[in-house]
Amino acid sequence: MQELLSGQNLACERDDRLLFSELSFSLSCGDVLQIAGPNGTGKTTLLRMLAGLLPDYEGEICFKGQPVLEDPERFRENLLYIGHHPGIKLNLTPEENLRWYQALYRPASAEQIHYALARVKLTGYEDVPCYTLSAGQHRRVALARLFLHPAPLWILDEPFTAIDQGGVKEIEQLLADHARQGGGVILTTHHNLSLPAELKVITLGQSRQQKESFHEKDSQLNTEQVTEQDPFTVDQRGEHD
Ligand SMILES: Nc1ncnc2c1ncn2[C@@H]1O[C@H](COP(=O)(O)OP(=O)(O)OP(=O)(O)O)[C@@H](O)[C@H]1O
Repeated sequence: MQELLSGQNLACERDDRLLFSELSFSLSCGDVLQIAGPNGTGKTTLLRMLAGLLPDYEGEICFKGQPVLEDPERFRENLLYIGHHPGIKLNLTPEENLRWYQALYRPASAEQIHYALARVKLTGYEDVPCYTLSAGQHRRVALARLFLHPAPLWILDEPFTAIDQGGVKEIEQLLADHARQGGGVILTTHHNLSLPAELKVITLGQSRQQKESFHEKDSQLNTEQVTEQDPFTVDQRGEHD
């Protein structure tokens, strides 16, 4: 399978605290990669780094073999990033939010937007202000972009937050379908993923011993091609074992 995204010897410090270092991985078409680990270990930071939103890091990130810094425009065209917060404007309706998002990337027709909102179960809510919607519905507005942006690479930070059980199952299926069709997904979640596709995992903030026992417990996980050389545990003071 063709390689979509790779990271080589990635390292990141925040406020003089080392979050991770010597982190390397390879994501191929068809892969789903979960970034796991306890709160504060750098999962969101890593995703933002991979999405090109955090320029201050060490190492190299390549998209289809080309360093993303050489052609950031090409990389952005191939990426759909949905962050930790829904990132919607509360005074706008779901339809207006999506029209605004799409105008930045790939303008969508009203029909396409209504289809996307229907897929996330927001039919009937297209034209109400988002401040009248629930937290889970806010997240659904953000996730509707998955049906509008045909990017091969999806980077999703906590996509299941506030989503009900049925919705979680549907999104899991959507991720698996995207991978089966040749896309790639990198996500963080504290949710216990149940995917028909194989899952790769990078665990941040765990000692080697902890990390190995985690993977033994989840023996279905395929960690091939994922290496966090010299893994360590970060504590609140930023020291490591
Ligand atoms: N803008 C920032 N400036 C300084 N430090 C930051 C900044 N953003 C995050 N950090 C620090 O980096 C560390 C990692 O944060 P990050 O949000 O990546 O963790 P996380 O693993 O995603 O956590 P969680 O599971 O709670 O979402 C935290 O200690 C946080 O305080």
